[in-house]
Amino acid sequence: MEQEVLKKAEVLIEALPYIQKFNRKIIVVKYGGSAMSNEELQKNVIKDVTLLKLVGFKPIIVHGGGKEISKWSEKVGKESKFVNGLRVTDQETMEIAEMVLGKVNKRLVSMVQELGVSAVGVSGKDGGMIHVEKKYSDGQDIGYVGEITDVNPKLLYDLLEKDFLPIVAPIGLDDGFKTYNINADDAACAIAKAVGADKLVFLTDIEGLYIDINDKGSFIPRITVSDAEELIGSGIIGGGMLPKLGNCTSAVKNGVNRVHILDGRIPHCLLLEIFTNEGVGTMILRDEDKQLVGDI
Ligand SMILES: Nc1ncnc2c1ncn2[C@@H]1O[C@H](COP(=O)(O)OP(=O)(O)O)[C@@H](O)[C@H]1O
Ligand SMILES: CC(=O)N[C@@H](CCC(=O)OP(=O)(O)O)C(=O)O
Repeated sequence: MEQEVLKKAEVLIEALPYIQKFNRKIIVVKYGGSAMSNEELQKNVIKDVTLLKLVGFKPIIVHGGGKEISKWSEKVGKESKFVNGLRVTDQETMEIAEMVLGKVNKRLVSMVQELGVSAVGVSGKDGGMIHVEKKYSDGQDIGYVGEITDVNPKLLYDLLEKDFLPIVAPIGLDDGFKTYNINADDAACAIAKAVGADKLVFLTDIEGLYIDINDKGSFIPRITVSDAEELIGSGIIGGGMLPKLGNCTSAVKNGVNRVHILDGRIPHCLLLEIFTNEGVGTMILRDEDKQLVGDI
């Protein structure tokens, strides 16, 4: 019994330098994909982010909800089509996506509120936050899919300053104030860069980055931007990991200190990454930080 209590104290002591280091620092958490599918996991993620807020960090959640958009599209008899991982978004699909992302956004707000922290749910339209232009995929017209051209962080700064936890849905406006659907990874990366986040964390459905996805021994716990870019160029990385890794390197090159790809299926992976010496998942860091030990 005494041993157990001591262990708990040790865990808290281990967390101390991390709490000090990240005090008042902005951490952007991209939450979506399969990591969002299960209610129990959702509760754990929200608990973790809320705890980060309560110990003095400034988290921002940027969420996806692609699976739910597909589910609701199917309910109205619309088949979901993707080109290079991006949803082909006609006018009707845009309306469905906006409704569904709004619903997901407010569900996350309720969950945070329930834990005693004040959250504000917005989309990239609010406060003129996310400005886009129409995106083409390999020259192909994919409808109302937005390429982010600019992020105005003022609303986020104001919310953080007033101690709210911002929760952002990946929707933006173009020059003509038309609504666009944005890949949530792109939105999280652009927001992390614009607010000068110290950390950007992608919660996904795999342990992290592998050189060869079929070889568990090829797991990469940490990688520099140059090495990651080499991997991207090599053509080994596939699926959704390819644009995700591109967003990771872009964030680090634009001032985000550390980017992490974590397995959102592992309960409390966020806490394990941030508060323990070992860390979990894959960390992407600047070339000059290659020799640094740990995450401090
Ligand atoms: N080398 C690789 N390492 C890790 N994951 C990879 C790799 N190559 C392809 N993938 C795929 O990328 C997926 C994660 O990207 P994605 O599906 O876009 O995530 P999410 O929807 O959670 O944002 C993994 O489930 C995996 O199947
Ligand atoms: C243009 C585009 O593809 N937008 C995405 C937005 C949601 C998203 O990215 O959700 P996940 O992170 O859960 O996949 C979509 O419509 O599915």
